Amino acid sequence: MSAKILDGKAIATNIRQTIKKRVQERIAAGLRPPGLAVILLGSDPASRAYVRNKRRACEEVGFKSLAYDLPAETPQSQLLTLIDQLNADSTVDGILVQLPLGKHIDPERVIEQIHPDKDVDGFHPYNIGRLTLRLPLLRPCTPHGVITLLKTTEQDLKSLEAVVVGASNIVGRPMVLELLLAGCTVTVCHRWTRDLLKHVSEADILVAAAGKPHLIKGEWIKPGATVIDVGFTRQPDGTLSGDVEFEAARERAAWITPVPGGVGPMTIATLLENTLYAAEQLHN
Ligand SMILES: Nc1nc2c(c(=O)[nH]1)N[C@@H](CN(C=O)c1ccc(C(=O)N[C@@H](CCC(=O)O)C(=O)O)cc1)CN2
Repeated sequence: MSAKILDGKAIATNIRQTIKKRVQERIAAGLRPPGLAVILLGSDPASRAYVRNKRRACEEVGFKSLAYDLPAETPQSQLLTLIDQLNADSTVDGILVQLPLGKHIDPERVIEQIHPDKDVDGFHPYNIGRLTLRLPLLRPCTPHGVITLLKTTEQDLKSLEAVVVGASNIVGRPMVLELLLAGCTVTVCHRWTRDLLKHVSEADILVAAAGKPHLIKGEWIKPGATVIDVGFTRQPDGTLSGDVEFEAARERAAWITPVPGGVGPMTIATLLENTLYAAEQLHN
């Protein structure tokens, strides 16, 4: 068997086109465009590239894009003041602080300063709490983007065994909540998990989000599984590696995401969806 490819790039392009049309309709109706403020501290090349892509995506769909590029050593107090100003700005629907931040900044404190209605990353404890209680509003972009990808396979997700590898606040933990909401039986594996192979080999849906290149061996994959690779480690030769041995896994899986071109583009498409949702449902 050779798995079908879950083409995140193509699916994300369709989502972006739909959002662009919706923005045009808003403008024609005399409404303002959704506004997204993206804050970047420092000059880490990967963060700069992600932020550049987010701003480009915003402009392409017709959102108002507000860019704040601050020095790496910006004090936390100054960052919190900027967030307060953006919280009070009625043309701003979404506020995003690119992670990771420098060691002198407490990311949890920064995230909590963002008004939950403008937390388009979906990381605020209020939004995570709502997702936990089956009352989602703004949902973390990568995990929700994965659910959008899974829905395109037209499988009934209910009762499937889902295994999430990695328990980060950005991906693993909210991914567990999303899969639970979708009706899966969910197992989460992390650095203290004793028998990773055992859990992975039982997964109907595997979400690999450990950030460890090729941690998941192709022969571990259950035949017919859906394999979602959230890993993207830049190798010294400039190529990107996922957490899964792609070629070997592809021989066993029914569906698989490539790296790049799988989950990554869905993260940005979902950010746009969240910003439009905030403008239409939370700030009208
Ligand atoms: N505030 C946030 N910070 C971070 C998040 C986040 O969701 N919110 N997630 C990651 C990085 N990230 C978005 O910020 C992100 C990572 C990767 C991609 C992506 O499109 N990847 C491409 C490959 C791109 C490349 O060549 O490097 C792909 O997989 O096809 C988008 C967004 C950490 N920080």
